[in-house]
Amino acid sequence: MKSMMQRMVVVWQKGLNNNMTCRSQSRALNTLKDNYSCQILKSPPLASLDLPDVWTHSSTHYDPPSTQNCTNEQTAAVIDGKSIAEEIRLRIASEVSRMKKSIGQVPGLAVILVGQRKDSQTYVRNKIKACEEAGIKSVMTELPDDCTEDEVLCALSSFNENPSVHGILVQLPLPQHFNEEKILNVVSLEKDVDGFHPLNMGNLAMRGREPLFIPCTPKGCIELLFRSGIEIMGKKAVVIGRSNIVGLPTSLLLQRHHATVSIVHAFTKNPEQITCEADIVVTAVGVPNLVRGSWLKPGAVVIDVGTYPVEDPSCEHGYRLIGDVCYEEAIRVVSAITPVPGGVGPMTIAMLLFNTLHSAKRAYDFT
Ligand SMILES: Nc1nc2c(c(=O)[nH]1)N[C@@H](CN(C=O)c1ccc(C(=O)N[C@@H](CCC(=O)O)C(=O)O)cc1)CN2
Repeated sequence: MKSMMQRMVVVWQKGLNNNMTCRSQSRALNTLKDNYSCQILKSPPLASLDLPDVWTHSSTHYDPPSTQNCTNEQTAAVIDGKSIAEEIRLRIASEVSRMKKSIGQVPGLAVILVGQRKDSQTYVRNKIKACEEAGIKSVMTELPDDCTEDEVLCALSSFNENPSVHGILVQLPLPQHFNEEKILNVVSLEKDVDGFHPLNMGNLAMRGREPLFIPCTPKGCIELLFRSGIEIMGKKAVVIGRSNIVGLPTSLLLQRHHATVSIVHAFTKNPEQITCEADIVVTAVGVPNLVRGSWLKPGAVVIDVGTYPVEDPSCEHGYRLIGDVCYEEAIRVVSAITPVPGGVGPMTIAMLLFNTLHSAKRAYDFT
């Protein structure tokens, strides 16, 4: 696993020395977000975003490249995902309490954890604690590394049939011998709070379709942009990484929000040149400090999903997390950035609670 990561770093670094041309083309277009200010989330439902592709003169208007220079000062606002997530979780808790008072039911989340990965154990523990704090009931099935696929499928079927379970998730990654596709296909579409079922993902990809759930981390990224007052429509966005969990659905979601999206991955030639044209950069590869200050357009917005543990005896647990972005360089170039930790991570859990509440509301027809 580690040597694979090292190989990836080498592949990624190949592009570092290429020359680049920074260009910007941005359009300030109004979004629908103000209409949704009384909802838990500020981002609107996808169906309300569907617009016909009508090309007009202004669509083809060219803005000259930005002349803004880099300074040695911090220019970036830090997007505080931890406090935004806390605010969302409080609103979810109050909705759960309203639901309980009104119909005597609360949302239920079921988690399946296979194996002994320390990071997965931490994430699952945090998810269950967050459920507790919001008044959401949670159940967990823990299975050993060497369990069979049938055991996982059996746990899934029982949660699929349990009416008090409204959300089901299988913590990823699964141990190598599992067929992840086969397992995720079995999660009931109506309880797929991770949004990883191929039908939910397919509906996210298709115009005019509404997935029942949007994957938590991508949804968290969009919510951070909305709550920070950052326009998506008409912007150039670059998503670095194309994983099924983050990169791919984030690129689809940004597209649904009318950004012009490029995807940069390990085989992309000149990733720096492509990235430095972006108004919005979302990076999710887990390669520490991949994105240098020189990759970023002055004034861009950076959402750093990467988390990579590095040894640090001065930290409480002996390690600290660093992101995909070279933070010290980026804060001197960009207009806003998420920190690691405390940026996107806490939003992933807040969105999971949101999806679980949403699922329970749908199941009980509770508005
Ligand atoms: N079934 C799923 N598996 C995985 C998902 C997912 O959404 N569904 N995403 C990631 C892991 N993940 C949730 O499962 C997750 C990652 C990070 C955080 C988080 O809060 N990070 C904190 C730091 C926490 C720490 O100190 O370790 C932060 O960035 O501030 C929450 C959830 C892969 N698997």
